[in-house]
Amino acid sequence: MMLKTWIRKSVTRQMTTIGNKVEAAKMAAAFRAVDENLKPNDRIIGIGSGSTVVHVAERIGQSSNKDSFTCIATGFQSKELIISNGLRLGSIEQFPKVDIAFDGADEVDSKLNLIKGGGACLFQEKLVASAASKFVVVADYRKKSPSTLGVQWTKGVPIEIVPNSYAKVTRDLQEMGAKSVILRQGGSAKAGPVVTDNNNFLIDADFGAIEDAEKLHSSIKQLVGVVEVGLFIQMADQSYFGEESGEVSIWSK
Ligand SMILES: O=C(CO)[C@H](O)[C@H](O)COP(=O)(O)O
Repeated sequence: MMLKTWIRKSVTRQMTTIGNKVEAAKMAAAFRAVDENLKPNDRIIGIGSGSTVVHVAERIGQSSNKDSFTCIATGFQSKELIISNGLRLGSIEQFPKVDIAFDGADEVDSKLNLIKGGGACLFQEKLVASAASKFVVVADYRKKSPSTLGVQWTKGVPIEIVPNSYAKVTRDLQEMGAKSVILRQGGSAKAGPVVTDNNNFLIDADFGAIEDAEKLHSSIKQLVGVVEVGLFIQMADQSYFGEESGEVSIWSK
Protein backbone atom coordinates (compact mmCIF):
# COMPACT_ATOMS: atom_id res chain seq x y z
CA MET A 1 0.00 0.00 0.00
CA MET A 2 1.23 3.52 -0.78
CA LEU A 3 2.46 5.32 2.35
CA LYS A 4 -0.03 8.21 1.96
CA THR A 5 -3.00 5.82 1.70
CA TRP A 6 -1.78 3.83 4.69
CA ILE A 7 -1.46 6.97 6.82
CA ARG A 8 -4.91 8.18 5.77
CA LYS A 9 -6.50 4.80 6.56
CA SER A 10 -4.74 4.57 9.89
CA VAL A 11 -5.82 8.11 10.92
CA THR A 12 -9.41 7.38 9.87
CA ARG A 13 -9.34 4.12 11.87
CA GLN A 14 -7.98 5.97 14.92
CA MET A 15 -10.66 8.66 14.63
CA THR A 16 -13.38 6.01 14.33
CA THR A 17 -12.06 4.28 17.44
CA ILE A 18 -12.05 7.57 19.37
CA GLY A 19 -15.58 8.34 18.12
CA ASN A 20 -16.82 4.90 19.12
CA LYS A 21 -15.23 5.21 22.55
CA VAL A 22 -16.95 8.54 23.19
CA GLU A 23 -20.30 7.23 21.95
CA ALA A 24 -19.96 4.09 24.08
CA ALA A 25 -19.11 6.27 27.09
CA LYS A 26 -22.20 8.44 26.53
CA MET A 27 -24.40 5.39 26.26
CA ALA A 28 -22.97 3.71 29.35
CA ALA A 29 -23.47 6.86 31.44
CA ALA A 30 -27.01 7.40 30.18
CA PHE A 31 -28.18 3.82 30.65
CA ARG A 32 -26.73 3.58 34.15
CA ALA A 33 -28.16 6.97 35.17
CA VAL A 34 -31.64 5.93 34.05
CA ASP A 35 -31.42 2.45 35.58
CA GLU A 36 -30.30 3.79 38.95
CA ASN A 37 -32.52 6.85 39.19
CA LEU A 38 -35.80 6.39 37.38
CA LYS A 39 -38.28 5.09 39.95
CA PRO A 40 -41.60 3.29 39.24
CA ASN A 41 -43.55 6.09 40.93
CA ASP A 42 -41.93 8.94 38.93
CA ARG A 43 -44.73 10.52 36.93
CA ILE A 44 -43.15 13.59 35.28
CA ILE A 45 -39.71 13.23 33.69
CA GLY A 46 -37.59 15.99 32.15
CA ILE A 47 -35.60 15.08 29.05
CA GLY A 48 -32.66 17.34 28.17
CA SER A 49 -30.91 18.03 24.87
CA GLY A 50 -27.73 16.97 23.12
CA SER A 51 -26.13 13.75 21.95
CA THR A 52 -25.84 11.97 25.34
CA VAL A 53 -29.50 12.43 26.17
CA VAL A 54 -30.35 10.49 23.00
CA HIS A 55 -29.36 7.39 24.98
CA VAL A 56 -31.40 8.52 28.02
CA ALA A 57 -34.54 8.75 25.89
CA GLU A 58 -33.75 5.39 24.32
CA ARG A 59 -33.38 3.74 27.74
CA ILE A 60 -36.52 5.36 29.15
CA GLY A 61 -38.30 4.27 25.97
CA GLN A 62 -37.50 0.67 26.89
CA SER A 63 -39.48 0.96 30.17
CA SER A 64 -42.36 -1.48 30.56
CA ASN A 65 -44.52 1.16 32.35
CA LYS A 66 -44.32 3.88 29.67
CA ASP A 67 -48.03 4.67 30.05
CA SER A 68 -47.58 5.69 33.68
CA PHE A 69 -45.42 8.79 33.11
CA THR A 70 -45.17 11.93 30.98
CA CYS A 71 -41.98 13.47 29.59
CA ILE A 72 -41.24 17.19 29.42
CA ALA A 73 -39.00 18.46 26.61
CA THR A 74 -36.27 21.09 26.79
CA GLY A 75 -36.41 22.04 23.11
CA PHE A 76 -37.16 20.82 19.61
CA GLN A 77 -34.66 17.93 19.54
CA SER A 78 -35.80 16.76 22.95
CA LYS A 79 -39.45 16.79 21.82
CA GLU A 80 -38.55 14.64 18.82
CA LEU A 81 -36.64 12.22 21.06
CA ILE A 82 -39.64 11.81 23.34
CA ILE A 83 -42.00 11.17 20.45
CA SER A 84 -39.68 8.84 18.52
CA ASN A 85 -39.12 6.67 21.59
CA GLY A 86 -42.86 6.19 22.03
CA LEU A 87 -43.03 8.31 25.20
CA ARG A 88 -45.91 10.57 26.21
CA LEU A 89 -45.11 14.25 25.66
CA GLY A 90 -46.30 16.91 28.09
CA SER A 91 -45.41 20.55 28.62
CA ILE A 92 -43.88 22.43 31.51
CA GLU A 93 -46.99 24.63 31.54
CA GLN A 94 -49.13 21.55 32.30
CA PHE A 95 -46.61 20.02 34.71
CA PRO A 96 -44.56 22.67 36.54
CA LYS A 97 -43.43 20.07 39.08
CA VAL A 98 -41.03 17.52 37.60
CA ASP A 99 -40.03 14.36 39.52
CA ILE A 100 -36.69 13.85 37.82
CA ALA A 101 -34.78 15.47 34.95
CA PHE A 102 -31.89 14.05 32.93
CA ASP A 103 -29.61 16.25 30.85
CA GLY A 104 -26.12 16.49 29.36
CA ALA A 105 -23.47 19.11 30.11
CA ASP A 106 -20.54 20.79 28.41
CA GLU A 107 -18.44 20.90 31.58
CA VAL A 108 -18.95 19.73 35.17
CA ASP A 109 -16.86 20.80 38.16
CA SER A 110 -16.38 18.88 41.40
CA LYS A 111 -19.16 20.92 43.09
CA LEU A 112 -21.49 19.80 40.28
CA ASN A 113 -21.69 23.28 38.82
CA LEU A 114 -22.19 23.06 35.06
CA ILE A 115 -21.61 24.90 31.82
CA LYS A 116 -24.49 24.15 29.48
CA GLY A 117 -25.87 25.55 26.25
CA GLY A 118 -23.39 24.15 23.73
CA GLY A 119 -26.45 22.89 21.87
CA ALA A 120 -28.27 26.24 22.24
CA CYS A 121 -31.06 24.94 24.49
CA LEU A 122 -30.02 26.37 27.82
CA PHE A 123 -33.13 28.37 28.82
CA GLN A 124 -35.59 25.48 28.57
CA GLU A 125 -33.01 23.13 30.06
CA LYS A 126 -32.69 25.37 33.10
CA LEU A 127 -36.45 25.82 33.34
CA VAL A 128 -37.03 22.06 33.47
CA ALA A 129 -34.05 21.36 35.76
CA SER A 130 -35.21 24.07 38.18
CA ALA A 131 -38.67 22.45 38.33
CA ALA A 132 -37.22 19.01 39.07
CA SER A 133 -36.98 17.37 42.49
CA LYS A 134 -33.90 15.52 41.21
CA PHE A 135 -31.54 16.56 38.40
CA VAL A 136 -29.15 13.96 36.99
CA VAL A 137 -26.39 14.84 34.52
CA VAL A 138 -25.09 12.38 31.91
CA ALA A 139 -21.80 12.98 30.15
CA ASP A 140 -18.69 11.40 28.73
CA TYR A 141 -15.22 11.60 30.29
CA ARG A 142 -14.27 14.74 28.32
CA LYS A 143 -16.72 16.86 30.32
CA LYS A 144 -15.02 16.61 33.72
CA SER A 145 -13.35 19.81 34.80
CA PRO A 146 -9.92 19.27 36.34
CA SER A 147 -10.47 22.40 38.48
CA THR A 148 -12.82 25.28 37.75
CA LEU A 149 -15.38 25.74 34.99
CA GLY A 150 -13.98 27.27 31.82
CA VAL A 151 -10.88 25.07 31.79
CA GLN A 152 -12.24 22.12 29.85
CA TRP A 153 -14.97 23.96 27.91
CA THR A 154 -13.12 26.87 26.34
CA LYS A 155 -15.74 28.12 23.87
CA GLY A 156 -17.14 30.49 26.50
CA VAL A 157 -20.22 30.67 28.69
CA PRO A 158 -23.36 30.40 26.52
CA ILE A 159 -25.80 33.22 27.23
CA GLU A 160 -29.29 33.46 25.71
CA ILE A 161 -30.27 37.05 24.96
CA VAL A 162 -33.14 39.00 23.45
CA PRO A 163 -32.03 39.66 19.83
CA ASN A 164 -31.97 43.46 19.79
CA SER A 165 -29.90 43.58 22.97
CA TYR A 166 -26.86 41.84 21.45
CA ALA A 167 -24.66 44.91 20.93
CA LYS A 168 -25.40 46.29 24.40
CA VAL A 169 -24.92 42.92 26.16
CA THR A 170 -21.68 42.38 24.18
CA ARG A 171 -20.38 45.71 25.49
CA ASP A 172 -21.48 44.87 29.05
CA LEU A 173 -19.69 41.51 28.94
CA GLN A 174 -16.52 43.09 27.58
CA GLU A 175 -16.63 45.63 30.41
CA MET A 176 -17.01 42.74 32.86
CA GLY A 177 -13.69 41.34 31.60
CA ALA A 178 -14.68 38.71 29.03
CA LYS A 179 -11.69 37.80 26.83
CA SER A 180 -13.93 37.27 23.84
CA VAL A 181 -17.63 37.76 23.22
CA ILE A 182 -19.06 36.05 20.16
CA LEU A 183 -22.56 36.15 18.77
CA ARG A 184 -23.03 32.47 17.87
CA GLN A 185 -23.41 31.98 14.12
CA GLY A 186 -25.49 29.35 12.34
CA GLY A 187 -22.52 28.16 10.29
CA SER A 188 -22.77 26.96 6.70
CA ALA A 189 -26.41 25.94 7.21
CA LYS A 190 -27.58 29.48 8.04
CA ALA A 191 -26.36 32.93 7.21
CA GLY A 192 -26.45 34.98 10.39
CA PRO A 193 -26.78 34.14 14.07
CA VAL A 194 -28.23 31.00 15.65
CA VAL A 195 -31.86 31.53 16.65
CA THR A 196 -32.83 29.49 19.73
CA ASP A 197 -36.04 27.51 20.25
CA ASN A 198 -37.31 30.63 22.05
CA ASN A 199 -36.49 32.93 19.10
CA ASN A 200 -33.54 34.48 20.89
CA PHE A 201 -29.82 34.89 20.09
CA LEU A 202 -26.86 33.30 21.85
CA ILE A 203 -23.62 34.84 22.96
CA ASP A 204 -20.54 32.81 23.94
CA ALA A 205 -18.49 34.82 26.43
CA ASP A 206 -15.06 33.51 27.33
CA PHE A 207 -14.00 34.43 30.86
CA GLY A 208 -11.13 31.91 30.95
CA ALA A 209 -10.94 29.78 34.09
CA ILE A 210 -13.91 30.87 36.21
CA GLU A 211 -12.81 31.34 39.81
CA ASP A 212 -16.26 32.11 41.24
CA ALA A 213 -18.97 30.64 39.01
CA GLU A 214 -21.79 31.72 41.32
CA LYS A 215 -20.69 35.36 41.31
CA LEU A 216 -20.20 35.40 37.54
CA HIS A 217 -23.62 33.85 37.09
CA SER A 218 -25.36 36.55 39.16
CA SER A 219 -23.47 39.38 37.45
CA ILE A 220 -24.40 38.18 33.94
CA LYS A 221 -27.97 37.44 34.97
CA GLN A 222 -28.46 41.06 36.03
CA LEU A 223 -27.67 42.47 32.59
CA VAL A 224 -30.72 43.83 30.77
CA GLY A 225 -31.24 41.72 27.64
CA VAL A 226 -30.04 38.46 29.19
CA VAL A 227 -32.71 35.75 29.25
CA GLU A 228 -30.63 33.01 30.86
CA VAL A 229 -27.02 32.07 31.54
CA GLY A 230 -25.49 28.67 30.75
CA LEU A 231 -24.00 28.38 34.23
CA PHE A 232 -26.02 25.91 36.33
CA ILE A 233 -25.01 26.57 39.91
CA GLN A 234 -25.69 23.88 42.47
CA MET A 235 -28.60 22.48 40.51
CA ALA A 236 -27.38 18.98 39.72
CA ASP A 237 -27.72 16.20 42.30
CA GLN A 238 -25.55 13.67 40.51
CA SER A 239 -23.39 13.38 37.42
CA TYR A 240 -22.75 10.11 35.60
CA PHE A 241 -19.61 10.02 33.44
CA GLY A 242 -18.93 7.32 30.90
CA GLU A 243 -15.20 6.66 31.09
CA GLU A 244 -12.74 5.75 28.32
CA SER A 245 -12.31 2.36 30.01
CA GLY A 246 -16.00 1.58 29.57
CA GLU A 247 -16.69 2.08 33.30
CA VAL A 248 -19.07 4.71 34.66
CA SER A 249 -18.04 7.07 37.46
CA ILE A 250 -20.52 9.01 39.54
CA TRP A 251 -20.15 12.38 41.25
CA SER A 252 -22.80 13.17 43.87
CA LYS A 253 -23.69 16.24 45.93
O1 LIG B 1 -26.41 22.01 27.08
C1 LIG B 1 -26.65 21.30 26.14
C2 LIG B 1 -27.44 21.76 24.97
O2 LIG B 1 -27.70 23.12 25.04
C3 LIG B 1 -26.20 19.89 26.12
O3 LIG B 1 -26.71 19.23 27.20
C4 LIG B 1 -24.71 19.89 26.15
O4 LIG B 1 -24.23 20.63 25.04
C5 LIG B 1 -24.15 18.47 26.10
O5 LIG B 1 -24.35 17.89 24.87
P1 LIG B 1 -23.73 16.49 24.46
O6 LIG B 1 -24.42 15.45 25.26
O7 LIG B 1 -24.01 16.39 22.99
O8 LIG B 1 -22.25 16.55 24.75
